[in-house]
Amino acid sequence: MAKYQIVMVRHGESEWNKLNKFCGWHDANLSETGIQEAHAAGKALKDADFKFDIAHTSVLTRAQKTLEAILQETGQTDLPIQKTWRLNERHYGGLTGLNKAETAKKHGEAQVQIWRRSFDIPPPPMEPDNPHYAEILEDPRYADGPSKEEFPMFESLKLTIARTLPYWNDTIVPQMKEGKKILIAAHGNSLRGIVKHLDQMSDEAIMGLNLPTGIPFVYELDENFKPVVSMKFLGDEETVKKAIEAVAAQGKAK
Ligand SMILES: O=C(O)[C@@H](COP(=O)(O)O)OP(=O)(O)O
Repeated sequence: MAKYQIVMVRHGESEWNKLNKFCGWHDANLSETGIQEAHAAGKALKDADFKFDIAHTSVLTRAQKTLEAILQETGQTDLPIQKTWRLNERHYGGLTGLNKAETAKKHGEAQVQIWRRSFDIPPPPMEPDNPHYAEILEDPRYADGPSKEEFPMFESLKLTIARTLPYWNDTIVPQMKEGKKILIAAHGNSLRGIVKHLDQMSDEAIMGLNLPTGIPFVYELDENFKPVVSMKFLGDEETVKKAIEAVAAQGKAK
């Protein structure tokens, strides 16, 4: 029997999703389409009568703006919001700012698939000559963490999970135990990490999972936090399928 319910959503399309660039910790804004997706996500949640007690998001604008639009639609703009770098997108290292299709042309689609979806093979590190190096490292939003030692220069999914899961276990799970209804607005890969954990997916199985932008999904969990209902999208099957396929295709050479 389900005891807990939690809703998660990947932010709406960002300007860099639109340009098909590896984004990671670069702070891209939402595109026009992304803003619309975020409002549509909010409407879908309102139509399904979802109300929340607290929301969690990353420190990146695209996730926060998505959350704002959703809460406008559900009429909960005063909801308490906790922001943490632990829900940030994975750090895409030296790939940050590169076009995914051009990178596939240069290094091959198989290599890009490894960089995008392998569990533990990280992208190359971000070097100081990367145009986004200082912008990310010196961003005042990271003044309270991660520490200098923790600050990533690249992340595989495995490394992303290593910093996201403590937040899930130490902050989100205790709130669920208190009976709080929770919404998480985050990113393709920080959420893939949580999904892998919840569904106990193998390192191979998670490689096949792509999350669409701006479509909320629901988990229902039993008293041991094992899924009774897994990743139920609030959207019609065909739309969700197409959106997932579009994300998977971003790494194809054009
Ligand atoms: O960093 C990025 O480019 C995308 C994910 O890219 P892929 O792993 O799907 O290539 O992150 P998001 O748009 O969810 O913040």
